This record gives sequence, C-alpha cells and structure tokens, in this order.
Amino acid sequence: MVSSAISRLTNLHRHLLPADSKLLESDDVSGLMKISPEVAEALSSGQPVVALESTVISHGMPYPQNLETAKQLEAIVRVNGAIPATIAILDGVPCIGLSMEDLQKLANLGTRAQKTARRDIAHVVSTRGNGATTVSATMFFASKVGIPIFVTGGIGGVHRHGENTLDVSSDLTELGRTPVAVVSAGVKSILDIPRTLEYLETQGVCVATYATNDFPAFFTERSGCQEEKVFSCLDGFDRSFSSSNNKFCVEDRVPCRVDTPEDCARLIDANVKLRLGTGILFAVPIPKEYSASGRLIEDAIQRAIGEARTKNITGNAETPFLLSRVNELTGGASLASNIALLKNNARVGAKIAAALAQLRGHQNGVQHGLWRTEGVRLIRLPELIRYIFLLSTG
Ligand SMILES: O=c1[nH]cc([C@@H]2O[C@H](COP(=O)(O)O)[C@@H](O)[C@H]2O)c(=O)[nH]1
Repeated sequence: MVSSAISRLTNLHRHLLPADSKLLESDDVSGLMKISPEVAEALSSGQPVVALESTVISHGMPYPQNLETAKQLEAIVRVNGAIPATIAILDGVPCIGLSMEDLQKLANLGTRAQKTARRDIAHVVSTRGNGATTVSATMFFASKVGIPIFVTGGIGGVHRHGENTLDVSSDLTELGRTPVAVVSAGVKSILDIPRTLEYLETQGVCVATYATNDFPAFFTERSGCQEEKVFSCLDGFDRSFSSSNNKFCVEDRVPCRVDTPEDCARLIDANVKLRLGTGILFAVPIPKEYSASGRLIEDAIQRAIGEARTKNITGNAETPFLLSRVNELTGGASLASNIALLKNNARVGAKIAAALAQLRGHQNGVQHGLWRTEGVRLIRLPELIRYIFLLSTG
C-alpha cells in the first residue's frame, strides 16, 4: 500500500518536475529504491530537498556521536528550509530518506555496514546487505530521484602518493559524470589537495569556493590553493599544511567563488540548463572558531599517515583508519571539528536548496502560464491535467 503510494508519488514527481530537472533522471531506476513518504512528497511538490550521505555515520565517527550527529544534521536542514534525505542501502534496498529506526540501525552497525561507493552498489543490493553510501554512491542515488544538492563533510580525493598508487577516490569521477552539487568543507589534508583539484579540472567539475578565495582543507580554512592564482611550491610559496609534501610544481586554481546561497543556486541552475552533466563542488570553510586546532590536527595526520604506511593499510580502508587514528591522537579535537563543519555545511546546503527552489519557482512563473495549487507550488496546465488523470486512474 505504502509502496504503491510512493511509486505513484514518484511518477507524479517525474511529471511535475521542471523540464530541466528531468535531465537528472533520464533512465528510470527509481522503482528499485525506497523513497520515504516525506521525501517523495517534497520532491513531487517542488520543495527543497537535501541529500545526506551515510558513510560519515557508519565509518566517519564512533557511536553514539554518529547517531547524534546524523539526527542533528537532519534537524539543521529542516530549520533552514529543506527536507533531509539521508541515503543508505538497508537489507539490499537503496533508501532515500531514513526513519529514526533506520538511522539507529545504521549507527549501531557502524563499520559492519559496508562502505559503499559506486562500484559496490550492485554487490550490496544483490547480497541484500547493508551499505553506507559514500559521496559517489550518494550522488548516484540522489541524481536518480532528482535531488540536486547533497551535503557531506569532506569528499574523497587523490591520496598522497596517488601518482604511484593510483588511489583516486571514485568521488572525483562521480563528480565528473553526475549533475549533483556537493557541499563539502573542501578536501582533508590526509589527501593530496593540489592533485585532487587537478583531477577535478580534468573531469570538468566546477569547483566553487564559498565566501573565500582559498580552497579549504577540511579541518582548516585554507589549503593554500587560491582562486585565480597560479603558483609553484618550488618557489617557496606557503601552500599551508596540506601541500607540504608535494615536492613538484603544480598549477592550482580555484576559478570560481560564490558568496551567497543565491549565487550557488544560479550556478546549479546554469549547470543543469546547459546539460553539462557534471557535478559542482561547493567548498565551504570550517567555521573560524573550530579551525584553530588545525596545526595540532595536521601533526596528528602526518603521524597517522606514517602508521598507515607501516601497517600497509591502503584502499578504501585507508580513509576510515586515518580518521579514527587522528581522532585518537588529537584527544577528540578532530571529531569536534568534524561535527562542527558538518553542521555548517548542512546549514549552507539547505539554504542553497531553498534558494534553488525559489529560483526555479520564479523562473517557471515568469516563463510560462502557470497554475498555483494550494499556494504551495506552481504547476503547468498540461501537468495539472496529467496529475488529475494519474490520480483518477491510480
Ligand atoms: O573527511 C572525510 N572524507 C571522506 C569520508 C568518506 O570517505 C569517502 C571516500 O572514501 P575513499 O577515499 O575510499 O574513496 C567519502 O565519499 C566519504 O563518504 C569521510 O567520512 N570523511
């Protein structure tokens, strides 16, 4: 009963989306997913929706802070005008929007949930497993149901020594192929930030810094990679903590700066309308009061990277190892910073989603003759007829 209602809502959502949003779901796999009634309703009525990932819950922090943080992020999204849609695979079913019980289950599972990137999705579904989605998998599912904005803490990137190991997160290739805007606090300095930016450029991804010229490094506000600034680490430029290990010359540019949620909304809108097909990375610096401990955390990162090498911890085990080891070494300071920046990103992401919904509502109102239903959303006449027809035929 509920699933048929959801599937009807999903169908309606498809009919009622602005034409450009349909680009986000050219093939139909949404029937294979469980969309929560609240998210389905929000999507079908054009309300702003923000996707949230689940690896940060299962692998990013310990219980019970993970559960508390997941709940708080959802609450922040709501307070700032959007509906949260946390995404995970539960018992083999991709779920878009989790109940409190689902969140509890995922938080309890912790690292027993499989860290699920794009490549792992089919395996987790076919074995009816529990998968915590990374940025790449969350973007995939968000795009399939038409959610244009997704909030995370930090994306994966090119690992240090990636030029030898080819350890490059699938988050970067996903950004190159999926038109979802990702809000993150930049890239953690456990990674090679200049090479990560290079790779995103190769993938054609628009990287936009939010109210700063300097690409942020997750725990710190600055990475040393600046807007419209080309520089070389060989000539002594202070590239901050993150890049201190790079011994060669890299051209780093963050060519786009945005200052308000409205700027972000216009950028997303242009990206979709131009059918570029690529994602956008919004890099939002950690709030100032939490970035003070950056140097302390950086020292811990250096030590943790050394330990990972000694213990031969590589591949998708490396990021969780580094995160938890850095947390131990900083006596919890890195966890507090991590939570603070996640909350900040949730706030910014929800405001962007609200601005985008408003922009689209305004454009639709200006460009077409529209019907207003219940004062909630604007509908075109043919869509309204189809809507009534679908309701009457079930
Ligand atoms: O600061 C963080 N970076 C990255 C992750 C998670 O790790 C994934 C990247 O993992 P990998 O490097 O194995 O691609 C991201 O998509 C995200 O889910 C995280 O929790 N915290």
